[in-house]
Amino acid sequence: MEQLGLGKHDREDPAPDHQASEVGREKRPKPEEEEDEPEYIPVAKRKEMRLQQIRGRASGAPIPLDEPAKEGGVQTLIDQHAVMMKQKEGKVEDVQAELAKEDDQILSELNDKARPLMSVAELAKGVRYTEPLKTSWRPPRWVMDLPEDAIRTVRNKFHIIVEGDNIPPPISRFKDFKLPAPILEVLKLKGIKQPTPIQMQGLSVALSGRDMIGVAFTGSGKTLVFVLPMVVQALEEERRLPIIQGEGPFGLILCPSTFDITKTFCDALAQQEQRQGQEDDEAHRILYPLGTGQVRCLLCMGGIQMRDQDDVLRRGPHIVVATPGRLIDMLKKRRFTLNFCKFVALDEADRMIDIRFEDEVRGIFDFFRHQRQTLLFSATMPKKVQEFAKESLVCPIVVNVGRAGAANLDVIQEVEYVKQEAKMMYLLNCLQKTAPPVLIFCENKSDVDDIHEYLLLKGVAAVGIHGSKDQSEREYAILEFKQGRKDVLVATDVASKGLDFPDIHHVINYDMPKEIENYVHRIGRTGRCGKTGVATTFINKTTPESVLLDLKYLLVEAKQTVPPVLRALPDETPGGGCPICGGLGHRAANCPKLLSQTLKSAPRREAEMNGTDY
Ligand SMILES: Nc1ncnc2c1ncn2[C@@H]1O[C@H](COP(=O)(O)OP(=O)(O)OP(=O)(O)O)[C@@H](O)[C@H]1O
Repeated sequence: MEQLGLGKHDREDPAPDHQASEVGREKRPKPEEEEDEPEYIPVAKRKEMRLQQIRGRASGAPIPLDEPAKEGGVQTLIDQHAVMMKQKEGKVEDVQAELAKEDDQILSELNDKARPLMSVAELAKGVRYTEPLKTSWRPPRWVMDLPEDAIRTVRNKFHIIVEGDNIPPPISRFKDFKLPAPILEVLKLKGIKQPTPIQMQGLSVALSGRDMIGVAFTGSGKTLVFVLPMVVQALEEERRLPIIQGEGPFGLILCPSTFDITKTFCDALAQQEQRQGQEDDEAHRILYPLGTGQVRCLLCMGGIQMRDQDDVLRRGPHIVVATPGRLIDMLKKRRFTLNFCKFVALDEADRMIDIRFEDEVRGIFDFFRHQRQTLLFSATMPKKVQEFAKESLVCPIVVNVGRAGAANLDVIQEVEYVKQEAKMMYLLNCLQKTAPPVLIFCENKSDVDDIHEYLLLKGVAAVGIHGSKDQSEREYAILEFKQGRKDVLVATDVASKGLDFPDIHHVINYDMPKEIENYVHRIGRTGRCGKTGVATTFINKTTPESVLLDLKYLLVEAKQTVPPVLRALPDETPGGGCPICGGLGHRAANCPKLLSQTLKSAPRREAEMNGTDY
């Protein structure tokens, strides 16, 4: 394998501090002159206090906002004592049950606040759809005739877990999904021969018209599970009654990175149509007297010139692939409507529908006029968030391949303790691990700039993206990296969201993200569809202990090497994982995601109450 071309003089080797045993616990002695001043409460401590308040609310105990936090995982000393006694008596299950109850309380409080995926009108009128939408698709007869045992064997073999009523069987060959020939050709051209487990089960569920929650690890092929049924159903609709100006879309995908693949399938169908037209295929015209058989696809995202897509807008798009913000903007301007939209797919759905339930996503559902088939996908959708999502769907089927939030097993995860000041130089060593392309993630924009500059100085072909770069800089960087002219892309999470980079060999986390879900999504940029990738994560004493615990248990679950610094952390796995973010190292009451949401929404709630802008 080709290595990055770094000169010998560049290979400084600041040894990472493997010896460090304490993570983030260093205390500065208090200078004497400060003694009479009011005690400074560090941000971490303040956050902890805030969490305790949330916990207090969840357990029903009214705690004033300025009351200091109580230590430990229970509310009062009496409770604490009771738990300790039970532990002493060996009633660990009781303690676990109590903690699980606490998780449930917090979650139900959150779910009460969240609004389901329905329009205001539907909610106001109490509209509840009870029957799934009908499609003409059926599994082949021989598949339908398979005994339950045979179906169960297939699911077991591929670790597919399903929940719901009347679940269609999994299908293990693309040709048995009765897909149009041009679609099968595209799959073949892309080297996609056999469906992955999520595709085997998910495609038959989605093609049958059923609402679905699909959870499978990053890179497992979820995209085709919503793109193929959407294209096929749009084609069928078009052939029955063509979409004309002012109509459409038929389907909506909230995930802009899937535009290219969706368009590839649409173009393949259009080309076949053209061929058939040229051959003056009489039989074809008799079969489909009305439809053109063309499926048009529109991309709506920031920075995209709608002028370039005028033709599609004028003729009516069948499928819109969008980011929520830009979509709302287009809907408000009435460039198109969702009056005919029957199909909606949300990728990374948990981020859109849980406590983070962004106003924009909720707003989109207000534009629907009819029942639609809803497909929700994610690599990280904890069980309890799935429960909430299910309430918004019609007789949904949940398809799980592996634990929600689990890391992709094709990624070799390496975690290294590197002192803050040594990180930049140590990057060069890390870049030697694999051939390019390499993706470096940072939490801060300034780090992106610093690393970018440093790598350029060291002769590494690197580009950088973050939220403060303008559109043309961003586009240039992405294109250079995608086309292989640059070896390294340095990015923040936000800037890289929704971008699809095939064949990344190595993901480097310059810092550990605050939420373990982000970590799972970041490292999931490599190791895609069966190929092995490497992920290196830098940690040090600035990394919060709670996320280190999540990381530790994630590594254990994925059978990866756990470095000594993580092994030294307390060994008390809290059971099935946090119901809010899926992290294995903490419970709901200590969830960093819950904390960041609470802190984020506090000013908004205050602004709403005061009637001021947020
Ligand atoms: N059945 C298949 N066989 C081989 N390759 C496939 C198959 N299905 C998809 N792929 C390829 O695998 C890669 C990952 O697929 P995809 O983007 O759908 O994963 P994903 O589960 O959506 O990941 P993420 O959660 O990160 O978005 C893509 O490059 C895709 O072309």
